[in-house]
Amino acid sequence: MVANQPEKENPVPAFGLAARDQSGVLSPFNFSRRATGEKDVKFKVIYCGICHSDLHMIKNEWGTSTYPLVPGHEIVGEVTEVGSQVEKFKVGDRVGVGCIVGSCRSCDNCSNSIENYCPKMILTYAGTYHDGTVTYGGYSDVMVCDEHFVVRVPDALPLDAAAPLLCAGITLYSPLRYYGLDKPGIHLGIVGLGGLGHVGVKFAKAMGAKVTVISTSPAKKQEAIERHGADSFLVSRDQEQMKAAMGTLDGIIDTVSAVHPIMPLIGLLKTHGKLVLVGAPEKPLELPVFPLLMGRKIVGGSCIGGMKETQEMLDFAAKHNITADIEVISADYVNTAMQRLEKGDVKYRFVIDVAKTMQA
Ligand SMILES: NC(=O)c1ccc[n+]([C@@H]2O[C@H](COP(=O)([O-])OP(=O)(O)OC[C@H]3O[C@@H](n4cnc5c(N)ncnc54)[C@H](O)[C@@H]3O)[C@@H](O)[C@H]2O)c1
Ligand SMILES: [Zn+2]
Repeated sequence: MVANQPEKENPVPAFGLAARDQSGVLSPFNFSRRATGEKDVKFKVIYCGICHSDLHMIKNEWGTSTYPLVPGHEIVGEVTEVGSQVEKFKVGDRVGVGCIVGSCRSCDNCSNSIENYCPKMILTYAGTYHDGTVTYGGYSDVMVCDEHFVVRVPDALPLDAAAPLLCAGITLYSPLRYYGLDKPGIHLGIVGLGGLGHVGVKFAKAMGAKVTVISTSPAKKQEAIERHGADSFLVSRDQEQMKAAMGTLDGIIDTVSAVHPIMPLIGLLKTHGKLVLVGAPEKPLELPVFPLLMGRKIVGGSCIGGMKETQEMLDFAAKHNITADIEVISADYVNTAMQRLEKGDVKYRFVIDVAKTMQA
């Protein structure tokens, strides 16, 4: 087998930050990207958000990482070149790429615009592209991507605060729609007020839901209500509060990144209530069956969204003025940012200023 030579396997020089092993420490990395193909869009990366999945992945917490690993799937930038067959984009356009850069384009899921559930879906990083090369993410200066997996960032959205919508935004928007939790009058719970959770509150409010944030940190109450627009707040460790709220929610979206009990959450649901898991803890959760039977309740999951829905989400965000609350950082701060993210010390998403600070 030919040794993997990231710097030489493709013609376009690229520079980014890579983890080399499961210590997860990110360091400068020279690699390369393919030449712009007929259907490809090449763009200069301007900002990239830091998702908790990046943290799981640099440390190989899900057991699927390959190294060197360039994370980043909340990527926004400006188009610098398009292939001869590209129809949707031109040089200068503001674009984004999220968690996927490829799929088979012919299975039932792809035909139904849910490429995110295609068995051959190709992740933006630590995946294997059609040509056999490793995919590298957006903690890097340049991206080349098939136009089908590129979305347009509406002019009304600032690029930096829109970047997290490419993953966090669609991950909350899609289950709200699919599980019918997008209707006025719905009472929705959102568990975990982190990167995903805080944009979830904004989308759900814009759809007309009544939103209760459920969190372990009482300190987040004021911000949840005053800054993000939640209607109420429950401290999940407070037995009295949780008991008083039993049977009040139509649905819950659980964004928690670590193992936690779901029994108390199921108790908060009304009859026929739905608990949707989007957080991805590294170990399985315990599933109590009786509380589900008693009330015909549902536990489901959801993973990002398809390309059509991702564009729809961005257009919805532009219309309703929804962006993430961000802390913009320079590339050399990224290891500190990861440590802070691990402790939940971020309001509410780190975004790397790639254009200004990622230099070879
Ligand atoms: N399903 C998907 O498509 C999808 C997409 C993106 C991210 N994710 C996953 O969702 C999770 C959240 O991502 P994020 O970027 O919002 O992370 P984040 O770190 O910004 O937020 C996670 C939230 O969970 C809380 N939390 C952590 N441990 C907890 C515990 N033991 N009990 C209660 N609360 C706890 C934190 O305080 C924080 O508010 C991660 O596991 C990530 O990998 C899934
Ligand atoms: Zn993500």
